[in-house]
Amino acid sequence: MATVEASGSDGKGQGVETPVTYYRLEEVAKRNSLKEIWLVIHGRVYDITRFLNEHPGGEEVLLEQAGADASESFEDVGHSLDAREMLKQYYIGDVHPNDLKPESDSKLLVLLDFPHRRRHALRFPVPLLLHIGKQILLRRPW
Ligand code: HEM
Repeated sequence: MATVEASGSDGKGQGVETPVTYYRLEEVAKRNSLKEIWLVIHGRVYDITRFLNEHPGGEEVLLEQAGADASESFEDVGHSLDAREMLKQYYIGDVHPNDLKPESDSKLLVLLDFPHRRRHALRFPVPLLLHIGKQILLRRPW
């Protein structure tokens, strides 16, 4: 049974409070049959029971992800913006903060961190190459 444990804001700074329902992953995992099917995409919980027959990609792929985190497979397919808009119709709440896995965001963090990593990757070899070059020049026999 889901419980309303916290509230969020509408993000417009107008202080309109929207209740958020949090679900534990073990609760989501139970909804894995044709009778009731939930899945998680990017920390949000969707009840897609009534969408099963309408999914353009077929119901089989959804059943494979039933009760689980489908973020990766959802992204792998490269769903359109329309498909992302459709998600809203099936949204029922968020994954409970205690069940959020940091690694689910790790791909994004790596992407965001890319320029930083690239700077470091370049910084190391340049002085090293200069040093090696200097050593070679100093030891040249001519
Ligand atoms: C509630 C979640 C989902 C929604 C609202 C949704 C919606 C859609 C829509 C609208 C399309 C048509 C193509 C597009 O507009 O991108 C589509 C295609 C497809 N979807 Fe989903 N989808 C969902 C979840 C998933 C998941 C979890 C998978 C897992 C693999 C999946 C696999 C596919 C596949 C294989 C296609 C066919 C792609 C193609 O023919 O090119 N979908 N989906």
